[in-house]
Amino acid sequence: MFDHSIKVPRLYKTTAKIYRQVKEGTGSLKQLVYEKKHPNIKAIYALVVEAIHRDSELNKLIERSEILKKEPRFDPWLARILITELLFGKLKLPGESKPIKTVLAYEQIFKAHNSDIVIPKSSEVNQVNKPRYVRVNTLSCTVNEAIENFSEEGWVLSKHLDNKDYTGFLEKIIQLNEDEFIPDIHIPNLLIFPIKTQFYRHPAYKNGQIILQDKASCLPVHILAPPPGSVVLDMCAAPGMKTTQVAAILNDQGLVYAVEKDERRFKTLEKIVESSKATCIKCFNKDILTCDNETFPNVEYILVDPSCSGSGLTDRLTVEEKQSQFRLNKLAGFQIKILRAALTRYPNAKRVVYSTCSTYLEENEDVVRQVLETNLNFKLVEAKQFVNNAWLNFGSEDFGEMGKFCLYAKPELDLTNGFFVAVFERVQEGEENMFFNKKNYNYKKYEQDKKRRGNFNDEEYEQENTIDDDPKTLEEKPKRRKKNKLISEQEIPEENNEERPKKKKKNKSISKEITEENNEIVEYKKKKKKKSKHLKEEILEEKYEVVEEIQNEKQKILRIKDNEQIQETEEKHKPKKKKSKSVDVEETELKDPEGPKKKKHKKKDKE
Ligand SMILES: C[S@@+](CC[C@H](N)C(=O)[O-])C[C@H]1O[C@@H](n2cnc3c(N)ncnc32)[C@H](O)[C@@H]1O
Repeated sequence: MFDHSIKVPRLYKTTAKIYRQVKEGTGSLKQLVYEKKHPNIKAIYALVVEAIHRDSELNKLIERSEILKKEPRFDPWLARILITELLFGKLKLPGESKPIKTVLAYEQIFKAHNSDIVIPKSSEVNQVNKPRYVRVNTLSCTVNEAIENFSEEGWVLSKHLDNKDYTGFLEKIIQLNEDEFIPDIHIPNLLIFPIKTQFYRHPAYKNGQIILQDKASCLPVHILAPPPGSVVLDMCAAPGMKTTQVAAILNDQGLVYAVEKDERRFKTLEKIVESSKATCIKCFNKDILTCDNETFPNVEYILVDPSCSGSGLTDRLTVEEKQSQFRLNKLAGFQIKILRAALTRYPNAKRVVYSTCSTYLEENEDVVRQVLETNLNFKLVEAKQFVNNAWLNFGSEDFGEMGKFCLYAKPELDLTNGFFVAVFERVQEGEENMFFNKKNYNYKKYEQDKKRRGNFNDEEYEQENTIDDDPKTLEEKPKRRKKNKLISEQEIPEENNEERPKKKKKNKSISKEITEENNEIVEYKKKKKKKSKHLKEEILEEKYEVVEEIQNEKQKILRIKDNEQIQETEEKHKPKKKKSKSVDVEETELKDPEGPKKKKHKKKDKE
């Protein structure tokens, strides 16, 4: 029996109402959530966004479970919100109200039905339905030219005129039609396309006119904002996404020192710089910690985008295991050292931007705190002023005022990778670093939390911080270094992630290819037993899945060919009969496994 006096929590009632109005087009999410000043704005916003994202999964769940047929008086909007919370949100529902008990009663049914529908909660697997971000390489073509070209291909330009209305803008992105694209309101050369749009075969991508770069990864350079003619130092440059963005902002006027320590990644950097057509970039295969003003004179703007845990990356192929405190301390030690070098070794530096694709305070606010504590020459400035003062996520309140100055991009709200950005500027006469010598913030809570978390051990912390503060020691321990390979060091430019390996061996017979690929797969599967979780192996896994798929296709083609031969033989006995139409079709498929070509102006690569 239900106790009807128990009400469903207000949060869900309000969210369901807003969700209905948004879906029925009677109000914008921003107006509804923000202007009516609901308490718990963030939770409502996140839940509505998640429900909108999960539209098709929710439809299937509701249809298969028949919950609304069996419970005809159940408000369908509330049902959808509660199911979203239970399956993709908090994974639980509070209280004893009738709607909540009803949804809970169906939990097992949903789970039974959803194994082929439901993917885990987005924030848990770091996979968010991100739109496709396309940065126009303005050294190759103007934004207007790019927009014209896309329009000619059938894409419809959408616009959002109010640059301060960030939430309204996010809502527009979520609701982009499949043929629509929209310019970003923060990054001037960034265009946004619907989720899963792919461009890796697009001529503009191939000829370097567009670069596939996540919006969050564009923020640091946008905020660094060096004017044309400046001297810029990119301390950790490979693969070069931000280096080439700097060159574009400079309009190729000035000088960019792009420094990369890793030899292999340095080669990638050189390639990407070359394809960008920038001439103002000079690449150096060096350890930035061995460099200073003599190595790179007159540097005015510095980008510090060091190796990090990469916990904010949404394109990770697996759920990353929780980082150990030990490893985070080690990374933080290195990050502090590199940021300190930026703030102390270049006397002409005016602005320094520190960024990571990590969501851990240890690599973000706490690095900023430790560096600021001891620096009299630089101050932290508010990052939000560089994004039209229209932003949603900032640093942790555990760091007091300091946290508010920093900026986060959060996958579930900003629809980007997770990113952190802090901006430093040289103090002018009469100014001071307000956070010098532990002033103006209290991070005791953070320290307490840190100690409470898992495997924290003070001794280990001390030891690791002193040894690994110097990254040279990492090199002296090759085995451990390999084990702890930093994910973001393996960052592959996004465009490469898209490319699926496909082999072209025109002159070999198909069956020979199959045998070779079979051997590769058998070899690989042997290795796979070792269950390594490293990214490279995961990429290999994808590759071999694709190879297996191709192989299946080829076997199909062989079967078809066999059939053709049989048919041909049969046809010999039926003179004058026309060649079978299906053979023509299959021959086309053989030439072009993607099937017939689309119209010239509708060349949209979609997954
Ligand atoms: C997060 S990635 C940089 C991504 C790059 N900024 C981009 O947008 O494409 C960090 C890079 O710093 C490099 N690195 C690490 N330590 C370094 C050092 N001491 N000197 C120079 N580069 C270093 C790593 O090899 C890695 O390529």
